[in-house]
Amino acid sequence: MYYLRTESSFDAAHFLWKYEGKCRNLHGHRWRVVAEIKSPDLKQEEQTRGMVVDFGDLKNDLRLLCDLFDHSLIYETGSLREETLLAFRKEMFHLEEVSFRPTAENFAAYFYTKLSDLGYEVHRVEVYETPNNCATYEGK
Ligand SMILES: Nc1nc2c(c(=O)[nH]1)N=C([C@H](O)[C@H](O)COP(=O)(O)OP(=O)(O)OP(=O)(O)O)CN2
Ligand SMILES: [Zn+2]
Repeated sequence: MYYLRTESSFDAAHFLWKYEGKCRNLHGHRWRVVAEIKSPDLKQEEQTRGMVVDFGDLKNDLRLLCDLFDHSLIYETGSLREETLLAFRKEMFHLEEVSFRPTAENFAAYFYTKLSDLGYEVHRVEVYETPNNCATYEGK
């Protein structure tokens, strides 16, 4: 089995809704997303011969997925009042609503699914919320 690994990152604000502790407050992270894909074979076509996929393609796809969240405020559906959202929108802030609690675990599963949807055979995705705290998702 061959494995390829690449990474990307984004800076964003979030908070954990209904969390008791400092993380209930709006705060920021530089989220680091490390993706690993796998394949038993290598490509035979001229351009990509000897590769699982071109690192350039994998890197660009992961970057585009991360760019969606870059310099945004990530919030879970239902976690902010309409008037708060309205005020943020009036300020033209970049808001990104997610249907899950924005934890490192959920983001690891999110990027795993997004890369799988693009056709990659994903082995695992790691998401670092801080240099020391990392969650991994490897699929079911
Ligand atoms: N299992 C998880 N636990 C926590 C998550 C998470 O995604 N998965 N997230 C948070 C918060 O987002 C928080 O920002 C992380 O805080 P903390 O662990 O305290 O990290 P810091 O390095 O910022 O804390 P220091 O006080 O500087 O050590 C909470 N838990
Ligand atoms: Zn946090």
